[in-house]
Amino acid sequence: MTISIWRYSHLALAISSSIFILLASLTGIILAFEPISNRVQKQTISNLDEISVAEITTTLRENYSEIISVEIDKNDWVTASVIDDDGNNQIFYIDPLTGKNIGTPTETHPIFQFATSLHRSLFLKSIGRFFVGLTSFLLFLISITGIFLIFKKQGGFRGFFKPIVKEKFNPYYHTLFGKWLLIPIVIITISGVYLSLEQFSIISKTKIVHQEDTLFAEEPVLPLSEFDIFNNTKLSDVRKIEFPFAEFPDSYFLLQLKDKELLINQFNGNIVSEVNYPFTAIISYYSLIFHTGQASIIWSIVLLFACIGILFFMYSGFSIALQRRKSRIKNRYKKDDCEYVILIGSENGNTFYFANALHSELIRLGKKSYLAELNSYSSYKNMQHLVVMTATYGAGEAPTNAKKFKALLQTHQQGKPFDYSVVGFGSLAYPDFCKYAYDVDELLEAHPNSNKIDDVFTINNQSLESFNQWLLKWKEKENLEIRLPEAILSKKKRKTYTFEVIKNTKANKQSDNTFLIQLKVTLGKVRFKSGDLLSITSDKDQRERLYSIGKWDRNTILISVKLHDRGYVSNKLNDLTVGDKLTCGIVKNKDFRLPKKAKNAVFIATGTGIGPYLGMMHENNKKAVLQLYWGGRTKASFELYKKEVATYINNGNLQSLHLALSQEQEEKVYVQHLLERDSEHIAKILKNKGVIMICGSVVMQKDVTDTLNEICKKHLNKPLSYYQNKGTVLMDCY
Ligand SMILES: Cc1cc2nc3c(=O)[nH]c(=O)nc-3n(C[C@H](O)[C@H](O)[C@H](O)COP(=O)(O)O)c2cc1C
Repeated sequence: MTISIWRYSHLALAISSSIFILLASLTGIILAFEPISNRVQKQTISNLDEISVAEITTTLRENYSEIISVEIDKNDWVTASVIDDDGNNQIFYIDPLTGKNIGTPTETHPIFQFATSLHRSLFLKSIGRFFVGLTSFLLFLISITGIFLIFKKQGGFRGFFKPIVKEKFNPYYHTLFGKWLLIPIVIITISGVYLSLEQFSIISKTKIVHQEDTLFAEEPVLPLSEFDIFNNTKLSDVRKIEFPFAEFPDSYFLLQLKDKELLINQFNGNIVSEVNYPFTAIISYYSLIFHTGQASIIWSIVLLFACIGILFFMYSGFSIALQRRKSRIKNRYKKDDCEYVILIGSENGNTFYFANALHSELIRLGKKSYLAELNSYSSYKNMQHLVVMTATYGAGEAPTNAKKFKALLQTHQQGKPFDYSVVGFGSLAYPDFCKYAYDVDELLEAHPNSNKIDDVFTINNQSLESFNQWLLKWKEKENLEIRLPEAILSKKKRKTYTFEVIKNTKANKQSDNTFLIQLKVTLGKVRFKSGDLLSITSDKDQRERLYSIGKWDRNTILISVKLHDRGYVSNKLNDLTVGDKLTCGIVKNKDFRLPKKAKNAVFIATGTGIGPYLGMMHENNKKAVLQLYWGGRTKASFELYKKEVATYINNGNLQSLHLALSQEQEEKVYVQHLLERDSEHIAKILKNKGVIMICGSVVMQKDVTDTLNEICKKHLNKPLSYYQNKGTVLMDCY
């Protein structure tokens, strides 16, 4: 699989530095607690912004006979070093307002000492320090390559600020947390590198040299409280005050501030010398503060999250890479010997899974099949059937391993005519659903030797069910006894329960060949909610069919089924009578449940998509405001649900019903037209944290999401994906 330079560098850097990053993050997590715990056990009882140097020096002079220095550390704790009456040097924390001794500095807790040594040098002295500095630099590079990957994924620089569409757990949170933690991680790494360079004297620690005045003024003698510089300087700006060691005119106060250092005449408070710290000293100071989280409890918490985040990035990053590795291609036959050629366009490897399934199934049937990426398109001497399976990325663009396909198609000729079909893998959350698959289809259509055997078949969110539907269509056209490979089927074995039929309305009583079945679990306990799926596996082809559940009560399920002429399972269900038994599984579908807190919800469905909503309306005891938009062909199509829905309207479980009956008037009306009509109302619901749920056919889903996207952009200035990510637009389409 082609790996872009950014991805390759991102992964290579991560692998090469993983152990060190792991150690640095683990110890970083421990060390983040040091400033937090320091801040919690407060040693400063006064606000340093409100106390001047004049006040503290005067107070100390009143309380102690000899003072050496006062230091304010990064936790804002004030320590005084004094000589007591017995001539002993004492160091203790003071309350800067009263000068009173409020505690003795204690040793750092051993766990922090241990973590600090491991974090700084891995207990390996200089060598360790070198590796730690290098790791910090590598982590910085990983973050930078990560930024480019996000740009690439989100379709450019501006995309960085756009919401990320929810995909699988690892890629989604890797990107999301990457965005959030990018700045803290860059700060940690740059400051870490700086501190290391300083350690190795690559950046020198600058010494401050004062140009002292040679004329020492001893007059007039002013009290400390009248020194201008002392009065104008607050303790919050001070790092250290050194008191003069003797009452000589060439002995000064040394005042170290955050940005400069001053020598102050001890008699009159005149500034004898003032030196701004060089830039490197300021950077050094802030590097330490930013790297260690001292000085701010909020920043220490951010650092803590950044370290935990790094651990998560390691886990999720490596699992994404492993997932991609699974997409390696193994071919048994040479490309020119194969009659079947499967070409793949994939960014994250999921499409490989499906392509491999088809490839192995063809091989099992004794066919010569060749698997390749679109970017390795070439001439295939014996190709008779071409299948292109491709995802779409960016704004409807080709995935990385398919970018060269267009050019290659012009370069490599196929000697013999060939049939082709294109399967598009995409997500309806994107406005350009499967666009690249359509582009490939167009390119192939223009090919002189090609023969298109079917329209592009699109698969939303890697739906196995849809893939199977395509497989069934394709195998008929190709006249092959193909079936879903064992590898896919065995993955799906699930726990089953026995249900008893307690009601079946039968399809022949309804114009659209749809029917409702109520099933009650007979043995054991099974938990389910409206919106979950009932799984029925056909004893004929071992394929699983899924039906959206409407929950009737703790043990009873309602499903709405469309009878397909040649549908084995739907016919079997239609034939069931009250008392018959059926074995089914339950598939939790947490992404399609009415949130408990929802006060407002709009249900959108066509045909049997109403199934889960019947349960949700039935259970609406808290009387949330529910509105149903349903699409069908005629009035008769709604007959099956009419009585039930009327009950909900009467008892207040449903507030309004909007029917789009396409064939009841000259001009076709579909659900999306009703949504367009009520666009302001729909936007208001979304704005007020209401929920929109869509259930039914994929075709309807596409039209409805297009319309909702327009509504969101027009009335809320946000794309629909924003609400999908917030979990207020939920879909379950098939
Ligand atoms: C950043 C990003 C952009 C995407 N853009 C589109 C798109 O424009 N149109 C679309 O139909 N699907 C889009 N998708 C969905 C993917 O095409 C879909 O998830 C596909 O199954 C992924 O296959 P792969 O893992 O083989 O790359 C996008 C997914 C991501 C993560």
